[in-house]
Amino acid sequence: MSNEAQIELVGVDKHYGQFHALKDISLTIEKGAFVALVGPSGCGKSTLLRSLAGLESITGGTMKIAGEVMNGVPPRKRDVAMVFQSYALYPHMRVAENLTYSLRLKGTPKDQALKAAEDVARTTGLSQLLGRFPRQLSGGQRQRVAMGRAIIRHPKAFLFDEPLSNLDAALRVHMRKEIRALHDRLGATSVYVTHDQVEAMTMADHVVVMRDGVIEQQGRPLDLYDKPASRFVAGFIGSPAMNFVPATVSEDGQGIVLDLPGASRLSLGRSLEPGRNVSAGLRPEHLTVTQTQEAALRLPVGVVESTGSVTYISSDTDPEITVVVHGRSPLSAGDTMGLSIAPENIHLFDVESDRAI
Ligand SMILES: Nc1ncnc2c1ncn2[C@@H]1O[C@H](COP(=O)(O)OP(=O)(O)OP(=O)(O)O)[C@@H](O)[C@H]1O
Repeated sequence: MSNEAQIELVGVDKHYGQFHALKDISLTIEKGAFVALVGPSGCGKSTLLRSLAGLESITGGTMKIAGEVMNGVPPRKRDVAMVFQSYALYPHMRVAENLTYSLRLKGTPKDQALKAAEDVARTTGLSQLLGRFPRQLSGGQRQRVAMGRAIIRHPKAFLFDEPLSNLDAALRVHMRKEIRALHDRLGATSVYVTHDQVEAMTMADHVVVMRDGVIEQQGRPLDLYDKPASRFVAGFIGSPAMNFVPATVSEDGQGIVLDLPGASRLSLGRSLEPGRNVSAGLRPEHLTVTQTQEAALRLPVGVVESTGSVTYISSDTDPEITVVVHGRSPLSAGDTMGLSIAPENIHLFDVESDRAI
């Protein structure tokens, strides 16, 4: 299909003057894949997306779309469609005209363009809104027009730059399902930039985590969650974020253990040299509140926050440890909570390199 494309980046560099925004990025995006680029503000994800669109020129490496080298090719000749956070609709044009604008620029006859707009409007749920101006639409409807405008061009790839950032939380959840369903229906390659790891995890087949202009780790969403390669990825993927506790590997009569602050001790269930200082990563959802006598960790309770369905309990310690409990908890500030964790759920990171051990 013409709207599927493999995207291939090899050793891509981008400098803004002295500033090195993308550092030796190599990435292959399979035909029809939905790939999310995530990372904290300033990590280079928008620069990478804009470079794919041709809105930024790269300063090194090779960028291919559908096997063709794109270095130096202007945006309009790349056959990719970008969907922006700001929607970028023409305010003085009705929805139908916004949708058909690119076709009319190409010289498509009016009746054909209108027919295409009606088809796309059906796909995106805009059929009743073709006669409205953007100011007469809700945020979600505007975002659908922006997507419709991309779809009508049958591009080789869709490039999304934080398209849901302007929407409220409930609409974001709804629209992310819609975008993913559209992607599945169209079978096109999609590259989706977001700083929201939940959005990335729920929408994408493949997640690329960026940091300071490099790819820190990439893989299937749950593989990143299960096997983060570094403390950075471990802290970025998963919500609430993983707890990190300084620890020392030790040995007791039973085997290898981790000594944590406050004379707490966890069985490790794997061999590691005693005496080594590490950072232990404990996910809030992997910690279980138990009877204090049996618990490996006993911590003073700081803050208890309940949403009804889950309760977040934070310890009054430094570093703070957060636990997620299903439903409600009888604990309150000042109590002592006992915690345990299965050895296989303990992540360990090197204190120097931050890499997973
Ligand atoms: N035109 C520019 N000139 C100089 N530096 C720039 C330019 N555009 C971006 N940068 C810098 O490049 C880095 C990467 O920017 P980029 O917009 O790609 O980040 P991002 O990961 O998308 O962040 P955000 O989530 O905040 O949009 C940032 O440090 C930014 O300040």
